[in-house]
Amino acid sequence: MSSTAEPIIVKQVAKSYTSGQPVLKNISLTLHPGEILGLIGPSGAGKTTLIKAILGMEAIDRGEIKIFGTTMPNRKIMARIGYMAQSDALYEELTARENLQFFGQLMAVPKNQLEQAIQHASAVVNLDHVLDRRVSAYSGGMKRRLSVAIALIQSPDLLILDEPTVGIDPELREQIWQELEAQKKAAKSIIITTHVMADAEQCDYLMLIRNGLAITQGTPAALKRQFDVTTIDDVFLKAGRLQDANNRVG
Ligand SMILES: Nc1ncnc2c1ncn2[C@@H]1O[C@H](COP(=O)(O)OP(=O)(O)OP(=O)(O)O)[C@@H](O)[C@H]1O
Repeated sequence: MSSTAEPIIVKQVAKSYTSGQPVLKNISLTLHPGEILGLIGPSGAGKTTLIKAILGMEAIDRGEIKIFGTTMPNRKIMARIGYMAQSDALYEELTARENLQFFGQLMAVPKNQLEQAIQHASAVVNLDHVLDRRVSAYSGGMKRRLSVAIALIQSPDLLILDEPTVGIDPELREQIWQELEAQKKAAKSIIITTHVMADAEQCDYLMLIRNGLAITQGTPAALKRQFDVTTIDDVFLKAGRLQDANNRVG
């Protein structure tokens, strides 16, 4: 049954955009229930493309992607996913509350639970006191936080967050992480992309993507041990140098 299947299985996925170079070369990953998986890598590495491929928003050239056992794209499965894109998809002329109401209804949150869901999601990102302000008057960071709240609104089984902590101050970042931990405890599964190394440290499992390839993966602790370094930044630097050296040899 799909409800018991792994939240995400990606097998040997490759993709090129029409014009050019392959963006994803041969990516495989599995997200287990109750796990927080972090995708890290330099700008242009292919993280967002992978996220969009997982969601069925970008066609792949090769490989297989399943969410809860179902090949994407699939509308029914989308209802179980809270997705936060890299660029905010908000209605600027509406208030934050109206945005949350709109997306809550779109995600079929039961009417009698919607107000409570809005309260909870907006409190997580500290916007509960400015819900009736128009989004056009929000700062960039506030818009990011509202996007996080929208992804949380239907209490999804799977959260897919593309750079959720960009422009968010450390205190609030901690608050968002507390919510992610709470979601995880409730057996929800989460995949995030991030450039913030503090985020990477808090993930259960990391995949480092560079030039469309997963150059290394493992738990943060195992990766630091493997590369004999103390930070994920250094893991990344060492793994990158290794990839370059291998390419020169090859
Ligand atoms: N729609 C598109 N058409 C053509 N090329 C694209 C398209 N979207 C992304 N690319 C290219 O694919 C590559 C990977 O982009 P992607 O957005 O997946 O990287 P990323 O790892 O998410 O980067 P960032 O951390 O900056 O968000 C880049 O070279 C980018 O220019």
